[in-house]
Amino acid sequence: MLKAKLSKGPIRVAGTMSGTSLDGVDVAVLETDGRQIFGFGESDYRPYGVAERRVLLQALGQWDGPDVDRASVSVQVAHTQALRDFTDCDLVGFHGQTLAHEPRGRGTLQVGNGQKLAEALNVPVAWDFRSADVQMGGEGAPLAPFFHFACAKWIAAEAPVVFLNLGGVGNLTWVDPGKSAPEEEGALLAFDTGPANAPIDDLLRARCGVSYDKDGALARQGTVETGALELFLAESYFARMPPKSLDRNDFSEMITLVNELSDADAAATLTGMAAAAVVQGIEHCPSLPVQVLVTGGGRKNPVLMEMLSAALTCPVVPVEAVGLDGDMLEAQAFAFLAARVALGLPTSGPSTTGVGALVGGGVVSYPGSAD
Ligand SMILES: Nc1ncnc2c1ncn2[C@@H]1O[C@H](COP(=O)(O)OP(=O)(O)OP(=O)(O)O)[C@@H](O)[C@H]1O
Ligand SMILES: CC(=O)N[C@H]1[C@@H]2OC[C@@H](O2)[C@@H](O)[C@@H]1O[C@H](C)C(=O)O
Repeated sequence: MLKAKLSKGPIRVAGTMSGTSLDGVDVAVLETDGRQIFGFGESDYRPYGVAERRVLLQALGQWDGPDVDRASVSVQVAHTQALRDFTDCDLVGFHGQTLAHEPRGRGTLQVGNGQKLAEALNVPVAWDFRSADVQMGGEGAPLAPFFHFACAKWIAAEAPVVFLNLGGVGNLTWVDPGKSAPEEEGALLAFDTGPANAPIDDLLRARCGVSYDKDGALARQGTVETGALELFLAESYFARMPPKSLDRNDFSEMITLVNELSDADAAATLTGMAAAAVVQGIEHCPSLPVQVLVTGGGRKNPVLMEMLSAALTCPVVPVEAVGLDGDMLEAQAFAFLAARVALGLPTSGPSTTGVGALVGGGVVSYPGSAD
């Protein structure tokens, strides 16, 4: 029925994202037929409480066991609550929470059960977006690129643009809007650029007892320590050809590079590292974009944005400059991908995750179809 409805035109899909910052669940409605954006609907944010966040942090990096089970319950409860006012949608795209990501090792783990969510909401749920890609040899991330292609069409871009997501981890998508579909060769190049806000958040939490460097206020008072920055950039990850992806804590030891620095210099240096990782990433793109369109919480950090603008020769602007919503772009991406999963369309390919061929990841669970 869902497929039949989709074949006639756009449907209303509620996408969710619970990102590496572990701050909460974003929900956003997208009107789409899985190929194009027809419109953006309402959105909401359901923060994790202190205890829930502690449970998630405790489980981070684990693959199974009681901590993972507890995290899974928290994620399930939070999403059921977050989606309570969205049950009039035709479909839900449920990313879940990544606890561990090791594409060339043990795989990728997003907790939360789509079948249970479908039962609780009485709405079909597309979920488990990353496993198939990893099983076929891909990175399993990033997955927003096929949506970024649709965004580039929506904003009527005429030359290559980059969508840059500055979340806990940074990722970018270079898009050639001259191509007709994201599957087309040369349409996309995507990869994780490196750590973005996660190390800054970890530093502020450890040293100042706050969860992030609001408006870059602490970094603004400090100076980037170039020796530490150079050591960071010597990491082999930056020279590796994309596609490539990261786990939240893959660079967690970088905090030791700033151990001896004052709070302000440490914050400035970690912010400089986040910016430098992006600059390295842009060098891997097939051409210099006409604009870098920034989404995710990092776009609200003026120090990080100024560092990027100073280092890049093209304009660096928040996605709001082209009429998009930088707080909800990832949730909208999983709404878009959900529609593609329902239609059996690919959600990733060689230029976005390094997988050998186009892959349609994800499954759709329907209410009432549990074993
Ligand atoms: N005003 C601000 N000043 C500085 N930093 C900010 C501001 N607002 C948000 N941030 C940063 O953005 C982070 C949240 O970003 P976001 O919600 O995009 O992450 P996420 O979606 O969890 O991550 P990911 O995209 O890696 O999954 C916060 O943890 C904080 O570091
Ligand atoms: C494994 C995983 O959950 N990766 C996330 C994370 O957060 C940012 C970056 O690392 C990106 O690769 C991905 O999320 C976005 C939404 C993506 O898949 O496009």
